[in-house]
Amino acid sequence: MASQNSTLYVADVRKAFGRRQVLDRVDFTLERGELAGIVGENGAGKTTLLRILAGELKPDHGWVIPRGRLGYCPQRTVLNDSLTVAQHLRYFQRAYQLDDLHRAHELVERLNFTQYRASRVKALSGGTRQKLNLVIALMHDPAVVLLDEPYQGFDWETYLHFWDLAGELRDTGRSLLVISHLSHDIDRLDTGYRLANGVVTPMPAESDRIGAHA
Ligand SMILES: Nc1ncnc2c1ncn2[C@@H]1O[C@H](COP(=O)(O)OP(=O)(O)OP(=O)(O)O)[C@@H](O)[C@H]1O
Repeated sequence: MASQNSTLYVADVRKAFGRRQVLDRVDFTLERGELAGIVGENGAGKTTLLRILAGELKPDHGWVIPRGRLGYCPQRTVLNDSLTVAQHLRYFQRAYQLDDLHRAHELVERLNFTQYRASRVKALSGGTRQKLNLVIALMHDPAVVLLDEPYQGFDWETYLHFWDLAGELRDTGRSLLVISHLSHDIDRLDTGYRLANGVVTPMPAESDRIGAHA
């Protein structure tokens, strides 16, 4: 059952696509100030699970109970090619009903793409699009952050900035769930889970951590 401190309670979540039972019985909780991650092979169901947690996809069965605002960074960027970075920020300012864009601009600086504020999305590189996708997930300071391979296309330095940022959010009491298929991300997490055969299980000891493809 959800503890006083839990910000996301997930119980007995199941999802099938046709005859393929992608999620069989998924249970876990995310605590306040926890940086958790889920790894799994391609096709294991990680994105399906995150879409359900974000409320984008309905499970066949089960409960997902978030406490506080959600931030969701989907694997595929949901951006409008003909709008600029600044226009996206203003659009989401209204959607999130934010008084100002202070936090958004701070994140843009942090991820080092201030110079693209006036650029249209269609002119951005994949990595810069992904940076914008991440800013949109974080600019309203959500209590629970769901991130689906959020650093795809990032160069190494930006990848490290991402993990610094994730650690800071955790240290200020936010809860984060990061989907990854990189086994070397596991050591950056407070809690690592593996999704396999439709079930989420805590990661075994370091010596047994094999199978997730780097
Ligand atoms: N909308 C859908 N309709 C039918 N099948 C789907 C749908 N979405 C996902 N699937 C199937 O569910 C399974 C899990 O897909 P999912 O994208 O969740 O895996 P994943 O672990 O995120 O994979 P990857 O690491 O490649 O991103 C796959 O077999 C996929 O083909």
